[in-house]
Amino acid sequence: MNGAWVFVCGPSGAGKDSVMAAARALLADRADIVFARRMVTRPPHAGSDHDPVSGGEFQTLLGSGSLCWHWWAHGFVYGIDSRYAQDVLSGCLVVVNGSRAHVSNLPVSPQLRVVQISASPQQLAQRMTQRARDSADAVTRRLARNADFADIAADCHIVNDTTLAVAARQLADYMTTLAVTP
Ligand SMILES: Nc1ncnc2c1ncn2[C@@H]1O[C@H](COP(=O)(O)OP(=O)(O)O)[C@@H](O)[C@H]1O
Ligand SMILES: O=P(O)(O)OC[C@H]1O[C@H](OP(=O)(O)OP(=O)(O)O)[C@H](O)[C@@H]1O
Repeated sequence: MNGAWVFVCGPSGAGKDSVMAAARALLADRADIVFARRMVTRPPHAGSDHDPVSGGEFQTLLGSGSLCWHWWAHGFVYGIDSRYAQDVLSGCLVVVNGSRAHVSNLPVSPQLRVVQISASPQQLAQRMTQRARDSADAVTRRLARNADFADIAADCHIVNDTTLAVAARQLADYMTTLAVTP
């Protein structure tokens, strides 16, 4: 198997973090499928699975070449530790909760796959409200931002509009299929 990055993208509230966590549990016996942690310049919150870093810490990480990917969105900076690039070189599939804007600007490559997770606008709004991480204004801005990404090119599209288990199975199946694709 050749290593690759799998960027999981989609609107806020679609269920990226939740689907990835559930798929990770389904794939717990697969050492060749790695779920990357994200560093974000945002305080910790129960509704977000990331490693918080300060703006200063982020600059230091960036300056020392410790990040293999980074992007800006929603007033934050997001980064992925360079050690995951080594996993890809070793033949692993590394799954990243990524940004639609960032992925749209990357060159097409067999080492890069995009999974889009979506849900209805009503579900997005309801889930973001229920998660209670972002202010009402921020939720409105995040919903409005979706108009910019109506048509992102994805290798796999998961509509997370029923149970989490269904969507997680779809992501796990996509990953296991990809792992055997030459
Ligand atoms: N299939 C689902 N059914 C019901 N609630 C869901 C489902 N998927 C995710 N959620 C909930 O929606 C909220 C947003 O999910 P999250 O994984 O944080 O989305 P994202 O990372 O895409 O912003 C969370 O409260 C999560 O528990
Ligand atoms: O360019 P976009 O596709 O809009 O995405 C920008 C960033 O926002 C999301 O993370 P974040 O944890 O801030 O939000 P989310 O979990 O609500 O999607 C997503 O994972 C990206 O890292």
